[in-house]
Amino acid sequence: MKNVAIEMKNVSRKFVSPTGKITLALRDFSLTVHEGDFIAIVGPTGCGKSTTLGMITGLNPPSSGSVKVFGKSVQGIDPNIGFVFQADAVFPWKSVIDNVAIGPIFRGTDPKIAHDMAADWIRRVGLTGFEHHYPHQLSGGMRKRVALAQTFINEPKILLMDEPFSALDVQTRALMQEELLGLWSEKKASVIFVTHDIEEAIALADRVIVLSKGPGSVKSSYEIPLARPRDISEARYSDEFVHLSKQIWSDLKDEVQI
Ligand SMILES: Nc1ncnc2c1ncn2[C@@H]1O[C@H](COP(=O)(O)OP(=O)(O)OP(=O)(O)O)[C@@H](O)[C@H]1O
Repeated sequence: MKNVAIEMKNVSRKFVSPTGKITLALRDFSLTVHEGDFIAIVGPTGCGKSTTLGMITGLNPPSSGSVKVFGKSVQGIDPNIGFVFQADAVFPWKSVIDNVAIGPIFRGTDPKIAHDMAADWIRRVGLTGFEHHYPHQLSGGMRKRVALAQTFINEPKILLMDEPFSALDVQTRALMQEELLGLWSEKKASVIFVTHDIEEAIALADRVIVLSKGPGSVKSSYEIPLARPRDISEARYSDEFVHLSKQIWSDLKDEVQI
């Protein structure tokens, strides 16, 4: 049995606005993620998906319930956790290689070694030749590759991804999904991937969690039995994939109806 990486038990999260308005973002939310699991979370807008990730990072403590990472209550930022968000988190004034090397340098690695490590990760994400370009000289997909290299170089044990590919065009997005699975399969971090796209969730994950509309709680959970390593472009057209998409959409559509 694999070890538990993330455990959220009966978590609720309330926000109070400056005018005193109370929003209950999550209610009685429980989730267990084992080492090496790839979990996708889908749910209607405002149901608490980003709030969930924020609680795992320690940026956003729960109002009640418990959040544990590798068996310990979350207290502050954990260096085992990497993030990739929708917006590019690259530094515009730094070159690609300096952006990718920043994590190891920050942790005290000799800059020469950090740059060698960065060059290797730049090769792995297919950006060799662009080491000395700046982010504004790259396409959206290339910037996302820089963000992946910048995250994977730190070898996070947990990877939290909040709609990381949603700003990309359909083709680049499909390529990035394949690349993410390739990178993930080497080290098998535990991943929580938030998306609005049901097909993206099924294509990537071992398990897809559907959240109810806010205050969010787990509405349903689907094991994804597609084989690994996964050829997403093939798997998308299988009967199994289409059947799962229909089931998950039928759950989700009740939550998004206005
Ligand atoms: N800092 C905050 N202060 C007040 N309310 C907040 C705060 N952060 C989130 N909320 C509220 O909590 C609820 C959940 O927000 P959250 O961003 O987690 O949803 P989400 O599912 O990620 O949404 P989306 O899919 O639109 O990104 C929303 O009603 C939001 O307005």
